[in-house]
Amino acid sequence: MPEVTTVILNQAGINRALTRIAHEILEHNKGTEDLVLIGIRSGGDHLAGVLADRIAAIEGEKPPLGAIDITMYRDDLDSRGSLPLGRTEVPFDVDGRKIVLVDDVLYTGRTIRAAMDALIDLGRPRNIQLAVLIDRGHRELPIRPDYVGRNVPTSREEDVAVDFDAERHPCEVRLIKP
Ligand SMILES: O=P(O)(O)OC[C@H]1O[C@H](OP(=O)(O)OP(=O)(O)O)[C@H](O)[C@@H]1O
Ligand SMILES: O=c1cc[nH]c(=O)[nH]1
Repeated sequence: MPEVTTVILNQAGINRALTRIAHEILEHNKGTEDLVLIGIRSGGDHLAGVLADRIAAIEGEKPPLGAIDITMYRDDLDSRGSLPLGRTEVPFDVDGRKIVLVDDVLYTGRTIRAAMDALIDLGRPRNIQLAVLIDRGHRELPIRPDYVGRNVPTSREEDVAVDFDAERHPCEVRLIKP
């Protein structure tokens, strides 16, 4: 049977969700003081950039932006063999900062666990919050997002793909049924 792909969020829907999340982040943190955004490669880093621009448009101040690669912190390195390494770029001190960790899809939560370990190795943030465009459920760790674009109930057999355009803006979210 060929797989079936359904568009579950188009560009307009993604934009509305990201604008709402930007407002929620500002409301929860009472502005941008000590706020930083860190995206998880790959996908979360592009989303963090869009969110930072959205926050700047609303508040007049752009929070510092970083990106982390979680490869060396994965719990399945032994079984995965060699994996391509991405770059971690956090060009500021994380001590005492309010970090919004950003990713495109939240599934088992294992990527977020790895990202938190990577962050803690950089310093002692005041807190770590989590923003995701899609929460597809099936958590295997006690991790929950603070900001969610869309909750998408899925089966484990399905896949969720977030597509980005040439400017690295998210343009479509697809549910793929096998
Ligand atoms: O909650 P989890 O079960 O860890 O799954 C979520 C992660 O899976 C996807 O990344 P993927 O591993 O496909 O890497 P990519 O972002 O580089 O494509 C997605 O972008 C999240 O980062
Ligand atoms: O550490 C990790 C990260 C993502 N997926 C896993 O299975 N483990």
